[in-house]
Amino acid sequence: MKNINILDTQILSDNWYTLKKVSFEMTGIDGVRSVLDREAYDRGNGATILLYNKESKTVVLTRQFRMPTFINGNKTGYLIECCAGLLDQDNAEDCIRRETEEETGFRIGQVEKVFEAYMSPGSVTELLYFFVAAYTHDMKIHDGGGLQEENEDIEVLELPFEKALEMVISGEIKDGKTIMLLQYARLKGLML
Ligand SMILES: Nc1nc2c(ncn2[C@@H]2O[C@H](COP(=O)(O)OP(=O)(O)O[C@H]3O[C@H](CO)[C@@H](O)[C@H](O)[C@@H]3O)[C@@H](O)[C@H]2O)c(=O)[nH]1
Ligand SMILES: [Mg+2]
Repeated sequence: MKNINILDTQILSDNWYTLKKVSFEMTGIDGVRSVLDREAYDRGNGATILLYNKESKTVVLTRQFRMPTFINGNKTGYLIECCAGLLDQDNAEDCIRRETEEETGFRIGQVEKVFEAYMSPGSVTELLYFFVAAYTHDMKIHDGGGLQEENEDIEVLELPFEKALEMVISGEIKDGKTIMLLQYARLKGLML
């Protein structure tokens, strides 16, 4: 008998993304077999990137309105984040190049995948692919800001790396993926 046996998947909401209720049978750590229901919000997978410049010791981040944070304690609703986007049909590397160009205006060269992570595994299916890439000002081809047709309204920020790390401690940066990439950059000495 398989440990996990999916019995039924119900779509509770299929509006912008999909909320599913999955009924399944599983054997717990104690050896007892039971039937459980769990909800899972499926918005596909995503990719994110830290753009960094060793010479100027700066990083490129974005600032945008995030409604879910506004209804959960974030007074302005704006969040400072690494550039990121959903995968659509393309692979993670193509996705992050496209998103970087749309959101920040930088047409980057080589990107390096550094790790992947489930960001909210109790409720969201998404697997996020993490990248870093060097940037220089001659890679800037437009202002960035995101796609008009998707109502993206993104401000591009270039900050000293040390300042960004301080902003994690002060609470001005509160986005998980961004904190992970800034700490990765520090751990690996990307700016040295
Ligand atoms: N109309 C409408 N638009 C929506 C809705 N939910 C999201 N959108 C819009 O859909 C677009 C998706 O933009 P992307 O750049 O592809 O994705 P993202 O929201 O930046 O996602 C990235 O960050 C997330 C949060 O950290 C990550 O979860 C995700 O993996 C990815 O990295 C955004 O403009 C967003 O406002 C909705 O319910 N209705
Ligand atoms: Mg985005």
